[in-house]
This record gives sequence, structure tokens and C-alpha cells, in this order.
Amino acid sequence: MTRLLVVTAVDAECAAIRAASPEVAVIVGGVGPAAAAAAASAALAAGTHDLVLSAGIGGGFGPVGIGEIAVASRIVFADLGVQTADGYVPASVAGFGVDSYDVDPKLAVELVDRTGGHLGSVLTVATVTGTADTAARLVERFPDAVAEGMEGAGVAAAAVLHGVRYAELRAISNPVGPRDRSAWRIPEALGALGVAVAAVAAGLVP
Ligand SMILES: O=C(O)c1cccc(C(=O)CC[C@H]2O[C@@H](n3cnc4c(=O)[nH]cnc43)[C@H](O)[C@@H]2O)c1
Repeated sequence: MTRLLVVTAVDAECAAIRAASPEVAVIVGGVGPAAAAAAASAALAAGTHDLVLSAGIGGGFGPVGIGEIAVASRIVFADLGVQTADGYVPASVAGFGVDSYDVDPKLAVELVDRTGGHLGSVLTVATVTGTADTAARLVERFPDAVAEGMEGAGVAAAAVLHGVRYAELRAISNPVGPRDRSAWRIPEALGALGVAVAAVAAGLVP
């Protein structure tokens, strides 16, 4: 039996998951990669979980629409790097850090099968994308991006530290692009989040 821990950013995400699957272990880690890493690391230190899932609402790229699910094949810390006169250089290219975490392909495909989600890179950003220009640059750098959130890379970093498997899924609340808070469909995304995590939890292989 896989012992799953779900890490969300905010209370509303946690509540949506608990409402759909009361048996699932879920914590609220806070918004952003640092808070998520700290909370996930503290929880995983107990040694009582062998899979951690970063789950929440997120922005969707391209065809990934509101209320749909994005599943990470790779979790990318998309703004961990260096700005140069020629543009952005990722931390891994600059030679000082890890900025992406591959998800076990079998696990990622299992999550897609269970949720009907879109598979691709899920980007972690410390700042919510708010212009078409920034969105276009992200798509240029990550043509396979399906979603953007703010916690996945932090949770993955904690998982690696503790030798635990990790994954990420996002229920889409808004398109990634020009900031329009009125276009966020949070209740719809929270409903989809609960259904998706319940489907994952119901069918995990050991
Ligand atoms: O942009 C705003 O005005 C705004 C106002 C209130 C709350 C928020 C958030 O909570 C956003 C961060 C939160 O939600 C996830 N999320 C959802 N959509 C996106 C996105 O397009 N890009 C990045 N993160 C997103 C994120 O994981 C945080 O947990 C925003």
C-alpha cells in the first residue's frame, strides 16, 4: 500500500481534497516554493509517507482549459536562474543548482490515466505570470508546459532530500497570461482538484 501525502498551498485546496477523500493525508504548506519545501520536508521527516503529491489550483498553458487537470512529467523551477544581457539563464546551466525534477514516468502516466489529465512540464514560479510577454517566453523555453503553479519544485526538492517519490497535479483555475483576476474560476478548479486527487488516491499501486 502506498502511503500518500498531499501538500497543498492554501486551506481551500486542502478542504476540497478532504471533502472528496477524507482518508487522504493532506497538509497546507503555504504559498510559494520555499513554504512548500519547508512544510513538505517537516512532514516527510517522520518517515511515514513514501509518495508526496504537490496538488492545487494552477494556471493553464495552451489547450489546457479551466477545470481541466495538468499532470507533471517534469517539475521545473522556471524562474530559478540568472538574468543576463542576453536573457534568462537557468540555474542548472549557470552551474549552481537544480532547477528541474523528472517525475517517475510510470507514476506520471498512472496519474494521467486516473485523472484524464494533460501530461507535460508543470512550471513552478515565485511570481504568478501576469503578461502575455512573460507567458510567451515561458512557452518558448518550455514548449511542453501544461500548467504553472508556485509550489511543485519546493515539494519535489523536499522529496528528493528524504528519498521519497513525488508527483504534481494542478486543477486549472485560470489561463497563464495577462493578469485578469476576474477570469479565475476558483470554485470550478477546486471541485476538479478534489475529484482528481480522489481518483489518484483510490488507485495507487504499491
Ligand atoms: O493574482 C492575484 O491577484 C491573486 C490574488 C489572490 C490569490 C492569488 C493566489 O493565491 C495565486 C497563487 C496560488 O494559486 C496557484 N496558482 C493558481 N493559478 C496560478 C497561476 O496562473 N500561476 C501561478 N500560480 C497559480 C499557486 O500555486 C498558488 O498556490 C492570486
